[in-house]
Amino acid sequence: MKYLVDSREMQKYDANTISHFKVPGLLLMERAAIAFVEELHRQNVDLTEVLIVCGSGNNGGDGLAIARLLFLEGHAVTVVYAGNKEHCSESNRVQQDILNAYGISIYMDIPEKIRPTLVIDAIFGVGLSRDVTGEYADMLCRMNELSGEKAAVDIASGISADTGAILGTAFRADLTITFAFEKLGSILWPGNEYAGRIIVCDIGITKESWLGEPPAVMALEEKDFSILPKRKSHSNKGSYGKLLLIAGSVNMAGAAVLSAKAAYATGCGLVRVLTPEENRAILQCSVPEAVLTTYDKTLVPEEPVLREILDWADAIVIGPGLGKEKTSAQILNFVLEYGTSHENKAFLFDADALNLVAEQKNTGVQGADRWKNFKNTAVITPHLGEMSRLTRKTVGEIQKNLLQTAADFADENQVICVLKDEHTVTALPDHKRYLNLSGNPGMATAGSGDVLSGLIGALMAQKLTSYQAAPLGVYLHGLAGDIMVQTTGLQGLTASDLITGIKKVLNIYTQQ
Ligand SMILES: NC(=O)C1=CN([C@@H]2O[C@H](COP(=O)(O)OP(=O)(O)OC[C@H]3O[C@@H](n4cnc5c(N)ncnc54)[C@H](O)[C@@H]3O)[C@@H](O)[C@H]2O)[C@@H](O)CC1
Ligand SMILES: Nc1ncnc2c1ncn2[C@@H]1O[C@H](COP(=O)(O)OP(=O)(O)O)[C@@H](O)[C@H]1O
Ligand SMILES: [K+]
Repeated sequence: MKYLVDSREMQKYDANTISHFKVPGLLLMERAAIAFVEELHRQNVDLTEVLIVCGSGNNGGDGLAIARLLFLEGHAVTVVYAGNKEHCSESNRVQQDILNAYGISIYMDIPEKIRPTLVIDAIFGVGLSRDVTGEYADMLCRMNELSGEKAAVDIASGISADTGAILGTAFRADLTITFAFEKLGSILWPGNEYAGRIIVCDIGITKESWLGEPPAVMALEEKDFSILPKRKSHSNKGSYGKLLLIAGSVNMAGAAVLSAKAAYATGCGLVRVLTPEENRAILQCSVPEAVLTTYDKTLVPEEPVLREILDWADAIVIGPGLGKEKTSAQILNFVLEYGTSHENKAFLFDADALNLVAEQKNTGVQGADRWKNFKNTAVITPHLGEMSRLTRKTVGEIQKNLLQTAADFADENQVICVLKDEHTVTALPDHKRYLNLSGNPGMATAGSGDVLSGLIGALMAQKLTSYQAAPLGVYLHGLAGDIMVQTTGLQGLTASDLITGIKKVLNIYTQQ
């Protein structure tokens, strides 16, 4: 598990290290500067002509210390100060004094004819608190236009460490060398487009500095696959869970096929699909392993039939390609009602199930979101459009506040909210949040969400809790894309490839 921090958390952990553990701030700054310079060497950055622009806070202090270390190594370094030298942090003042003592000039503007091989941005770090305007904005624009590689100290100046938003203007880095923990703003869009490659350096601010208050946002890593269900030699199909997939409508059989295949690829013992009769032939040809229960598209299945198949299942996924017909809505309502009194079943709502709930909620239908009353916390997997319908916020608003939107929805609805995007957020109603770091733009292709719902459903059927299955499923789904893209390329990656990818990833990580 990795932890990602926002500005408040990072500043608190800095302060805890200094005040609680008595580590001098200047020592941390020196470690940051040494780590930064060492990383430049490791990355083979061309240090022939370095320009470094420093602000008046501790990010600028880091920059001044970096300038000194590079100067002492014999590199040509031009130091520029952005801001008022007098109104600076204490450590920044000390670093200015050291530079003065070494006779290193500090300029107040970027020299006209400079052609740097490296531009280092140390104007703002996690202390950026408002929009960048005026001289600072001009300086950042000019830095972006200069020749040479661009490296940011801790985070690209102008990017909000909390949301990744561009506050006015921002430095566009090729490389960000960050300290202690990755900053959320360097990962969330659009901040990630300004960060370049991110390297995290240890400077002695560790988990100890949390003083019992860990960061709210986590990211899974390969070692977190240790909880994946393993195959036992003494077992049968009943040992690996039963998944009911309520999916597909007329002309939308593919969603059910992809979801069912993904569930089998994830190791589910038995998958039953409830779908309109028209999909029988295609499903039986495409996924012969699946058991079918079909219904007349104009008639809801009899209540005892619905009850029986729901009773049969360990986990229920409803929504992929479901359509928004009256029958679909009636089946959904039955499932929502059933869920309120069956705590031993796991539920996932996706795609049209979410659109139907949103429609009903927005037209004032009482109990449209009965998942609030489920004893076993339900999972929902909206993409941005579905989330927009559920929350009545615009896609733009949601994108600006991806983490917060998912977290608020999870809290208010007592569901696990998997808000799908480039970096999918999984927000749990116990205030934990995961930001997914696997996956690639090749996955922006029809059907990849259907694969995800089948995958998570299969993990839940195999008795991972919903709290475990949702973030782990998202991570596995992304890695399936990453493993396949190496051979398909970004354009060629399809949802069907993801199913092969799931098998490959599981083959690697469940053998260890
Ligand atoms: N002692 C510590 O706490 C450590 C801090 N470190 C560095 O210090 C950084 C954080 O330092 P600070 O908390 O001093 O904050 P920053 O150096 O990021 O920026 C704060 C300064 O910028 C000003 N400012 C903020 N937004 C502005 C805007 N839009 N326009 C103009 N001025 C603006 C503030 O008034 C303040 O003077 C980290 O990112 C990291 O690089 C590291 O040296 C490690 C140790
Ligand atoms: N640029 C991207 N980078 C990483 N993952 C992506 C990207 N675009 C989409 N995805 C992933 O692909 C899936 C798309 O889901 P969805 O939009 O529901 O697809 P569909 O409705 O076609 O099945 C989500 O899991 C999402 O996180
Ligand atoms: K910076």
